[in-house]
Amino acid sequence: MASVDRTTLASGPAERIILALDRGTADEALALVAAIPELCWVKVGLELFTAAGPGVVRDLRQRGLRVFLDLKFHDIPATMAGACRSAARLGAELITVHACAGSEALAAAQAAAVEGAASEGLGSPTLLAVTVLTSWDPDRFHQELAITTPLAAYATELAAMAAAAGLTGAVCSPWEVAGLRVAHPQPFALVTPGIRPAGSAAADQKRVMTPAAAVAAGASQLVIGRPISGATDPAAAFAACCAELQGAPG
Ligand SMILES: O=c1ccn([C@@H]2O[C@H](COP(=O)(O)O)[C@@H](O)[C@H]2O)c(=O)[nH]1
Repeated sequence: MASVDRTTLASGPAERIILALDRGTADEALALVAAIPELCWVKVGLELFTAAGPGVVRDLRQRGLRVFLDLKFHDIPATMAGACRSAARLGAELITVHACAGSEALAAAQAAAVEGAASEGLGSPTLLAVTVLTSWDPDRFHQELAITTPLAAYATELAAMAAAAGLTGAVCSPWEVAGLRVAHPQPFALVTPGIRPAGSAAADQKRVMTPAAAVAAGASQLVIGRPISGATDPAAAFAACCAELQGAPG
């Protein structure tokens, strides 16, 4: 196990970057985090959690990392509540739920997460309401989902509903973050995936921005995966993202 005190190493820009560990095995994920000692936050998503199970969250926490559990729960209220209670008991500090599940489910999830964390003597996690996935191209979003509300307005409505249900954060693309920040000042968390340093491939992401531009627009934290994890030198790629954020406001 890496004997690195990440709480003293990680400060400023490093705390704003959440590395997406989209890996097939726990060993691969742990090797990646070991290569980046300044790393503070990691995101465990569907791929890694399905392959490795909850033990990987405990392993990452044992290494001093803060965990964003991004399983994007979307179900009936009782199931959402149970899932969020379990996620909070694991020690995840950020947990995603789909805003589309509705206010009753979001409120139940929020209450259960607080209760689950308290039962383990942990601080309450922040539930993040996923608004509109960053992989949606606006035209396809309207055509395929038959939603006529402009995408940004739709995201605004979902975030407002989540906030009214008691959530204190949302996931949105960097394109919507400035508008959402007006409606939801700090400390409301606005976490943005769809981050692409200049010159990196967008791949399946459609609504993207550079790290500096996303923070300038109002993002509190950035999720970055492939531009770092797929780099020849992930530590250097992480350091370059941190350098880009040096001196950023907020
Ligand atoms: O709207 C969303 C919500 C979540 N994600 C997740 O973020 C990372 C992004 O990875 P990249 O490699 O930087 O594209 C990934 O784990 C997604 O599941 C998102 O992209 N968009």
